[in-house]
Amino acid sequence: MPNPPKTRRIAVLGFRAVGKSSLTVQFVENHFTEAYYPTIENTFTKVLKLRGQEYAMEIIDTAGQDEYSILNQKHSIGIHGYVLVYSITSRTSFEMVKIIREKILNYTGTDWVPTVVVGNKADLSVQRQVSVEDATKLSQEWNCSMVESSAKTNLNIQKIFELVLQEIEKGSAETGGEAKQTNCVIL
Ligand SMILES: Nc1nc2c(ncn2[C@@H]2O[C@H](COP(=O)(O)OP(=O)(O)OP(=O)(O)O)[C@@H](O)[C@H]2O)c(=O)[nH]1
Repeated sequence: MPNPPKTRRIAVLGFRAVGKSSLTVQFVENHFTEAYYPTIENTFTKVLKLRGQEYAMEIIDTAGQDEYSILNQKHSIGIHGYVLVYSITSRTSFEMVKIIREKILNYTGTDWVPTVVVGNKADLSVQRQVSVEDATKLSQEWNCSMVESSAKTNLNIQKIFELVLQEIEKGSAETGGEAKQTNCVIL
């Protein structure tokens, strides 16, 4: 008998216009659009099979964050894993990933959450402002995964979501069983 699907809630966070919606839509619906429509919030679902296990993924595509945005509690309570997106063409968006992670850790009162750092717009390498080395260093510091992607060319898009599921499993292995839910809020 196959295992029943595991439900996993994933939040996609990052600065404005880094491609959060584009990579989510490419993953779920397999298309890309050049047009830019700022997101308020959208939830997508997709079932992904990884190493014989089915995962029912609920993906929350959030509004672009800046340093003044307040982390919505919907983006930390009941979330199993985080996709933190920057654009390789924007140093500002890379710095924003650090601020967002800090907010998540403050909010959840933990020192680690399952995370994938994503350098999107890898097709625009002539405009690169963030090196692979800098992003790799950051992900090693955070003990999390990192990948460069392009929603436009569909480079590593499925990989992002496989990695976040693996990070969640890593977290649940540490806690010995079910995925660690980041629902412990210190007031
Ligand atoms: N060249 C290139 N353009 C991209 C890529 N991903 C997204 N874009 C473009 O970047 C712009 C912003 O993309 P969105 O997916 O709306 O970005 P977002 O992060 O969801 O934006 P907010 O909703 O404002 O936070 C759009 O014009 C996209 O077509 C990519 O991988 N390569």
